[in-house]
Order: sequence, then structure tokens, then C-alpha cells
Amino acid sequence: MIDKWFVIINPTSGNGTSKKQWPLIFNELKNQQFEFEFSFTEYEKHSIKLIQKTINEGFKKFICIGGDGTLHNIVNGILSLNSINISEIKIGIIPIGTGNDWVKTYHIPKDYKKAIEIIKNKYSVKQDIGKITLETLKTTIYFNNLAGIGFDGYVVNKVHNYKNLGFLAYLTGALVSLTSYKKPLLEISFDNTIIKSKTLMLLIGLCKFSGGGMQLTKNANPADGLFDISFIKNISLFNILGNLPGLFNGKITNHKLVTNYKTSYLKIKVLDTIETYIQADGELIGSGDFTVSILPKALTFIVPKK
Ligand SMILES: Nc1ncnc2c1ncn2[C@@H]1O[C@H](COP(=O)(O)OP(=O)(O)OP(=O)(O)O)[C@@H](O)[C@H]1O
Repeated sequence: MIDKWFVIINPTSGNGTSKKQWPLIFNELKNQQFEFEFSFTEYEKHSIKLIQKTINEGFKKFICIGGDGTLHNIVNGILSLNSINISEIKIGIIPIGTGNDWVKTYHIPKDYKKAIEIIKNKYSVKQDIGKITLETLKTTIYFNNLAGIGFDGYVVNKVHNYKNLGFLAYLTGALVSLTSYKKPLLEISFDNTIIKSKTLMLLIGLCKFSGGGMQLTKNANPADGLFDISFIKNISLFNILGNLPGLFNGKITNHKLVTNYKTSYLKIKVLDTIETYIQADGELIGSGDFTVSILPKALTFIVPKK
């Protein structure tokens, strides 16, 4: 086992801010007596390979410098390695992304010096992880923040056009997408419930925030062994504009058009031919039928002490 940290930097995250800030972060890590090695990601999803390689070399402590997509890839790299003792692995985060949604649940600050101080303190929590199995591709994808099918996936598909708008990128993407999106007919089964309906979106949450700070699931708790589900049949552009603050302060989950559930397993079937978009942690992962199950307290993250 190697006691040094391994730092993974996505130089493209936050519209290139990671790359610009790296020399400052490097110096701060040295000043704070961190012993570490590091690597930049060189292409999409490279952090999956990087983390697997470094785990195989014996590293157990990681620092992720990037946004939600980089963390998502790191989580996927770890969980798809079957042969390791995952409980020994710890992940700290210096958030430099566009949305930076996962860190908001834990109040990890964007200021890199404060984020490094938190990592140095090494206080950690175990968090639930979601596991998605896509039926057509027979692939498994893990998520640590929130997944969804429908309009939110459609927005993720468009949002790269607006990343230069920072945290407003997701809201802008959503407003621009509302007129062109077509609702698929879904069958959503969990526990003793079956919902068959045209669906604007189905959100499957572990943590509280998504879409650049929006709160679209109710009472999300990342370690209760349950997903927080929001099912939205329909909502008009007019309704969204009228409820704009509610998207960010969580009040939207009380809207009569939003239904909330808690469960640990769901099965989703697409009953028509309308194209579907499934997103996990803001990354588009596929389409079609899928199942989602929870892995209780599967991964350890370094967070501020409450
Ligand atoms: N060297 C690279 N070149 C191109 N893309 C990369 C590279 N390294 C990583 N990526 C991809 O960059 C994407 C975006 O990264 P990330 O989500 O961390 O930043 P962001 O989009 O700015 O932030 P957020 O997800 O918080 O909005 C990820 O899907 C990842 O696969």
C-alpha cells in the first residue's frame, strides 16, 4: 500500500479553470506537506483508467480536481474494479467544475485553499452509490449524485453549448430545450407501485443538488440506503418560469405536478419509440430500458466535519 496521495486533474473542467489553477494548487499542496503524485486527464473518461491504474499500483488516497463529471468517472473507475477492498479508498475533492453540484450537499468550498484544508483534516463519510444497468447495452454505470431519464438528460445533451455561462448553463439549457423536448411513455416500477405515463422526467437522487444548484428531489439523504425520487409528468415553460426560485430552494418538490417517493430499486421501461436520454451525475449515459439499485454506504469521501 502507498501512503501518498494521487491527484487527478481534469484540465478542461470549469471551462479550463482547473488547468489555470493547478500551479497554485500544486504549491498549496506542497506548503501543506502533502506527499503526492499527480496526472492530468488527457481525454474524456480518462480518469476511469487513471484511477484503476493507480489503485492497482497501491494508492488508496485520491484527490479529484474537476467537476461532477470527473468525480463521476472516478467513482465508476473504482466501483467497476471488482478485486479491491473499496472500503480502504478515500476521495477528497477540490471542486473546479461548472455545476459543482455534488460538493454542495457537503458544503465543500470552491476556494482551493479551504478545500485542501478539509482534505488535510481527513474527516470522512461513507455514501450510498447508485448502480444503473442499461438493458440494451448490458452495461453498468454508477452514480454518486443524481441520475434521471427524460428532460434532464435532454438538457445534459444540450448543456455543453452553454458551459461558458457557468452555473447558469443548466438553467439556460433547460429553458432553451423546453419547446423541442418530446415526452416518452414510461413504465416505472418500484416496491408495490407501477406508474405508466408520458413523462417529463424521472429523477433518482442520492444527494441534494443538480443542474447547477437546483434542488429537485425532496429530503435527499446520501446515506439512508434509499433513492429520493421525483416524478414529473408534465410542467410547462410557463410553470417553470413561475417557479424559478422553487427550482433552487427545493420548494418545487411540493408542487402538485411533482410526486416524491423513496425506494432502493427501480425498473424503467420505455413503452414507445420516442428517443430517451438517461443522465448520471450530469453525464449522458444512454437510452432505453434500465434498472437502478442502491449500494448502501459503498464509498468513502473526505468532507468537512459538521
Ligand atoms: N483532457 C480532456 N479532454 C476532453 N475532455 C475531458 C478531458 N478530461 C476529462 N474530460 C471530460 O470532461 C468532462 C467534463 O468534466 P467535469 O464534469 O469535471 O467538468 P464540468 O463539466 O466543467 O463541471 P460540472 O460537471 O460540475 O458541470 C467529463 O465528461 C470528462 O470525461
